[in-house]
Amino acid sequence: AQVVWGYDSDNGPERWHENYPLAKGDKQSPIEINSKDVRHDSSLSSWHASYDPGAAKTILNNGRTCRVVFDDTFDRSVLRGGPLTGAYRLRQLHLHWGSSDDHGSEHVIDGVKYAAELHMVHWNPKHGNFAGALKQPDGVAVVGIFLKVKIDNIKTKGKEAPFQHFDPSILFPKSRDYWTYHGSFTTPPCEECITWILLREPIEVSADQMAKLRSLSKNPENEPVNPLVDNWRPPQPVKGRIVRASFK
Ligand SMILES: N=Nc1ccc(S(N)(=O)=O)cc1
Ligand SMILES: [Zn+2]
Repeated sequence: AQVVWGYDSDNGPERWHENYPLAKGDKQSPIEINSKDVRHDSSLSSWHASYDPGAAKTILNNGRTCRVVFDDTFDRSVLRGGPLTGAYRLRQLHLHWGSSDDHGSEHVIDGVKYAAELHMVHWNPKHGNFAGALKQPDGVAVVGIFLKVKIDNIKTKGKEAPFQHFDPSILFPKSRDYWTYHGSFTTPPCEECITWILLREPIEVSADQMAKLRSLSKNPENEPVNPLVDNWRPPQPVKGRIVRASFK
């Protein structure tokens, strides 16, 4: 029987290519980014997100990540500008994280691994639907946001925000500075259809918030808890690709 892909030794990133040949492609993600190798491109404009909080639908644990799904049946929550041509529709956001705060992100910046990496996945409606967009080099745009753990985890009095009115742009850091390069899904089938927009400034989360992520289980509720941690793919070969920076 085909072993479903995952992040364990028997079904992890080193073996994905056995069932998903694209995983050994020339434009795979994530990658290591070294500031000395990136090229500032002054022609890169700023990106803009206009998200409708009413588009947020559900949050789910699919055993591999925690995902929030949005209504993408029309141009309701869109990302435009930056390296993109046209408006890309927000479809879902999810995260990758580690078993401890010193690792968990997929992209690695100047040798730094962050505790987690949040991906906001958008697709280009000129390709009809998401499945069609996966087959196009300009089909998908993912905004990657790094998460670092606030050292002093002094808990501030948190307000309970109603979930259904969730505007994901609250997750954006102050700075719009970003790196961009062409790559792939970081999970099988690893299609090479993604324009990556990686925000330079990480956002801060508390130790409690990280603990909540690490408390998710890979297993359904009637099975023993199997902590959902370390759901990240290691960096892949850059193979001569240029990473551009929107900032000097
Ligand atoms: N719909 N499937 C996927 C969407 C985004 C990613 S990622 N991790 O590259 O943003 C992977 C799979
Ligand atoms: Zn992801």
